[in-house]
Amino acid sequence: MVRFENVGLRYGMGQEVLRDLTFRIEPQSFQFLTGPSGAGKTSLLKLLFLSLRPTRGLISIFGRDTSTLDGDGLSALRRRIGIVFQDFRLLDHMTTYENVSLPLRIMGRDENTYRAEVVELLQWVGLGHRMWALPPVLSGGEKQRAAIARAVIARPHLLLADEPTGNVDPSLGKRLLHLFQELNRSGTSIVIATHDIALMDQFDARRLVLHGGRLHLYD
Ligand SMILES: Nc1ncnc2c1ncn2[C@@H]1O[C@H](COP(=O)(O)OP(=O)(O)OP(=O)(O)O)[C@@H](O)[C@H]1O
Repeated sequence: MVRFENVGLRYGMGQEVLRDLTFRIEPQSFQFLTGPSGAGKTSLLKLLFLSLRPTRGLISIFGRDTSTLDGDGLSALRRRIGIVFQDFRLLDHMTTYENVSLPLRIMGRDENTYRAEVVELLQWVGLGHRMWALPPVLSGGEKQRAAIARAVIARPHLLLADEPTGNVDPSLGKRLLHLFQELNRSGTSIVIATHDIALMDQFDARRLVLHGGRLHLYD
């Protein structure tokens, strides 16, 4: 589903921050991506989301060599990927409900077909009472839950999450992990970048560990 072959990434003229990455992400798999601060976790997620191009090597996603794709091709692949950014990236002029509905609207679905689904998910992540609030008045943890709900609402083929439990208490972190596991059981491949050892210890999943620009795999 995702294949990296000898991928390298450098920013500008600097040293390579990612070196010789060769690995696969299988359909319906679950993996944690971890490593010290600055090891390149966010950079790797950006390569997976196709918002950064590698400096060298091959990246194939959903069977397509990404180096050959034009803008429309990249957008089409991206629509099959859900992402939770570390800084959330909610749209400030839209309510929580509208932010979470956005992927379904972009897919052209009629609101009557998804309203109940969005409300149910918002209630499940504990945002039922914040549905009509705008992001600027949400707390960090509320924004994070809204960003997670938006990333999972369209049941993407691949879900990428950058520190998705960084702003929530441990019991909510556990619930969110269950949400990711449920999504995984229904067919989504999951990559969660995290420093949170307690979170990783709750679930025996594959670990991708970045260190010194290189990736070590623990299956
Ligand atoms: N836009 C950029 N321009 C130049 N260097 C960058 C850029 N983004 C990241 N870097 C550098 O690339 C390296 C990897 O950064 P990255 O944010 O991917 O690490 P990380 O593992 O996600 O860190 P953290 O856990 O602290 O979020 C760091 O040395 C960082 O300074």
